[in-house]
Amino acid sequence: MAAHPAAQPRRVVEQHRSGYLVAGAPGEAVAVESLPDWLRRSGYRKGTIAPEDRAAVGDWVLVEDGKRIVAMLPRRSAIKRAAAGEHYKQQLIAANIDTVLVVCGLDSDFNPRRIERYLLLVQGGGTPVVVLTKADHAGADAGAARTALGEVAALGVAVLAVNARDPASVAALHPWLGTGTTAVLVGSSGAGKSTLTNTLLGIERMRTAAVRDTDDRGRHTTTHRALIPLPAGACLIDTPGMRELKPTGEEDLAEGGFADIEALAADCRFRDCRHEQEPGCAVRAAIEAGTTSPQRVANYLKLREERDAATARRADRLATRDSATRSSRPVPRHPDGRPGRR
Ligand SMILES: Nc1nc2c(ncn2[C@@H]2O[C@H](COP(=O)(O)OP(=O)(O)OP(=O)(O)O)[C@@H](O)[C@H]2O)c(=O)[nH]1
Ligand SMILES: [Zn+2]
Repeated sequence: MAAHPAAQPRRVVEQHRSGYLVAGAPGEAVAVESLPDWLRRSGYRKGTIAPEDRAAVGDWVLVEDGKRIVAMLPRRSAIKRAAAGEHYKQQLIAANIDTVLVVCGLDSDFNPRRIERYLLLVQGGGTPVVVLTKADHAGADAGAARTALGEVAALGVAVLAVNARDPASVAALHPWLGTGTTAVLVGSSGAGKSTLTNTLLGIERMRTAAVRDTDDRGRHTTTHRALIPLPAGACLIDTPGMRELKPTGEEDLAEGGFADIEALAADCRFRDCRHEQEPGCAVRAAIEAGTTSPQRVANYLKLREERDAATARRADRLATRDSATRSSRPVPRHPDGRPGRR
């Protein structure tokens, strides 16, 4: 900030191909451009801006003359994913998030394995809270769902059952949506994310909807803002990228909701135990003792494989990039796929 005394801090509320919309206050949205690399002042990551280093929704940036981003401020947290495509590439979906609401319905769509997957992929993006919607549905069994998520809950992740259409019920989320906090919603299609958003927005959203019906298209776009201030005080980020998360290869299974299984695995006789047929496997012993569910372990192994594949893709990409710029320097690949881990 000292390097740009004339610039103002602004928050990115929407990202486009050509630039950004930023806000200095709730409801504000000003179109700004990002400085091309060659125009940036020295010291600002000159010429080395990786896609994941560009500003994303939720980032704080410095804006000069009210129209140009001249710097990005350090972020507290981020949700990333691997982009689809031939080459490994990371995409930053949202930044500076405090709460991740992992939404899943208490209907036939209820799936603890999918919840575990989301918990792993949003890691590093803030405090996760599992929100089970449709608690009002006939046949919804919040107790059974909580039992199914017992291992997740035991790790300290809050699990709430709500009727997403009922403001009184949704108020249970308020402790995670205080003034100054930022939340994101993840969950499969039909889980109730839009319903939850509408209920959290309450009267304000209804007013917007009314405007949208009678007004020109210019105002219409306000309803698509990716970062929305909520009456409860928090900002809610809802971007399409959030709907399809893919491992970046940097996920840590212990940090991402599998600390219990990783702790068990530490007691296996073989350090590289695959928890299949090996003797002295502590994970299988826990399954046999009934203290760990076999489905959860299977999901852990599946996600670990997916993570490792992404790690390998990432290492290949870095090696290619490296040999393109310098003489080839081998990129160390860990047997486990994770640098710094056994
Ligand atoms: N009764 C009841 N219905 C709900 C609840 N939550 C969501 N629904 C209904 O479930 C359907 C899907 O909800 P949406 O909010 O559209 O789901 P979504 O997660 O936004 O889905 P996508 O936009 O496809 O990602 C809608 O018909 C909602 O009215 C709930 O807690 N109770
Ligand atoms: Zn084992």
